Amino acid sequence: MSTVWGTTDVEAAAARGVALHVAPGDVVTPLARDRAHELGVAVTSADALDRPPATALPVSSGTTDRTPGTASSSTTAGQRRNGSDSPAPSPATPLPPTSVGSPGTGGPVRTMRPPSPALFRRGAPLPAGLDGGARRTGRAVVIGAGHVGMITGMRLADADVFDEVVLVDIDEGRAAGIALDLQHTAPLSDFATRVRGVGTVEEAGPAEYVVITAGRARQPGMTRADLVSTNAEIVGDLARRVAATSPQAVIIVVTNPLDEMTQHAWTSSGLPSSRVLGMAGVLDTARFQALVGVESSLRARSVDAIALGSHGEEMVIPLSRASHDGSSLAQVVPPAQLNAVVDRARGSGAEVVGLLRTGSAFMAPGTSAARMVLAMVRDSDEVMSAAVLADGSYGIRDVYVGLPVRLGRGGLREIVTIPLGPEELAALREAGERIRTRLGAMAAAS
Ligand SMILES: NC(=O)c1ccc[n+]([C@@H]2O[C@H](COP(=O)([O-])OP(=O)(O)OC[C@H]3O[C@@H](n4cnc5c(N)ncnc54)[C@H](O)[C@@H]3O)[C@@H](O)[C@H]2O)c1
Ligand SMILES: O=C(O)C[C@H](O)C(=O)O
Repeated sequence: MSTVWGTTDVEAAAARGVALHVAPGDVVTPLARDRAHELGVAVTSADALDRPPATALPVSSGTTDRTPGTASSSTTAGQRRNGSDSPAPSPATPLPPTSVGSPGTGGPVRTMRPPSPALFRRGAPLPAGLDGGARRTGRAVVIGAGHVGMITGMRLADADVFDEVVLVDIDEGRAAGIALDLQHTAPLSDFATRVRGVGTVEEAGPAEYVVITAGRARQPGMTRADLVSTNAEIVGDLARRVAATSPQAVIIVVTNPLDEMTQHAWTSSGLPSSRVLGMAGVLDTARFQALVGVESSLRARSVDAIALGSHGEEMVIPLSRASHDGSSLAQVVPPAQLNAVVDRARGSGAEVVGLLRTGSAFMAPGTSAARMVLAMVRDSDEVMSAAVLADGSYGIRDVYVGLPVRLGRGGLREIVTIPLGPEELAALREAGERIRTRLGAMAAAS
């Protein structure tokens, strides 16, 4: 006969400082699992697969391989790579305990704790002064505590959704200093996330989301492509180490040249393509929206648009899809002005580099990278642009390129097919081909 294990069993195990051993076929209630995670009680079973739920990311099933011409409105992301199943990922490693009382990370039982989500769901009264609504879980790691990494880390900490945000930089002092400085903003921004700064991926520990911003930024007179050899070495090494440390993680690449570095991180990591994504489209879309706002009386956020293709010359902003308040944007903003805004958005990275005179943009890029992570951790259903491995949708296959996607907790949920005009579609396909060519040159040079 199977046993049902509840929260009182978990709390008793916590009080005794032991794991909860369950037999095969036993039932551990969802509330008990939550409570086990909060109290750091390991739930062990004969097959050793029972673990606290919050560190086990669901990974979408399906395949990235699709036959052109069979497109429906969306396709499911998957774990298959180059036509064959990638090795089954090992179960997520629970986060090691952190310092006292960090909720959900296995600290000792204390009398004053943030309210348990399990108890909260059961309607238990909340201690006065404690934050009853937030549910923080897991760890996000940002590699590269430079300009972009710093802003990404700040946005992730501010969101107050992770137990811990860890900054990693080869310059360990920089990572530690920025982490401490950021932690000091906790009362100002009202977050309970712990922030840590370390020198290596391994010291950061297993994470659900890893943002790679490490690498060189361009200077005036350089193209993003000029960064390729230096950054490929850095990104390849980091991607391999991330996969070893966090086999369940979703990697979000920011380092330039973006499309090539994302594909490189995918091949180097060996992770399923659904868990290696590139950030550029969110930024390029935001730039277009912001610049339309500057050029017109429209509020930037009310402009509905999406930037696809490459993060560079082959950026495609389909004006046939751009709208405001249900009307085509071309009816609200004169087409010549709109075309000028598209060109300016495409060149915005270089425009900022020229103004800064040292380094490149970081406010909007860091915010955009965090936006992708937050869309995943919150399981938001919004459609956004990300560099993903094309699966035949839009007639593009087996190359990373900016496409409309839905993201979920486990990474890419689906590539969304939106109707494009013939020229827009051709430009998107051309972007895919140009990126493929550059990847070929990169492989030949290595
Ligand atoms: N995808 C995009 O839209 C986008 C936007 C902005 C910047 N970027 C790119 O992001 C990258 C970072 O830009 P930035 O402005 O933050 O540069 P930055 O120089 O301010 O920061 C880079 C950081 O990476 C660290 N680093 C280098 N090698 C490392 C390693 N092996 N391990 C850990 N840390 C390492 C450096 O010490 C530095 O602190 C650049 O390649 C830039 O071109 C991309
Ligand atoms: O332009 C750069 O070099 C950095 C980044 O890609 C950007 O678009 O700001």
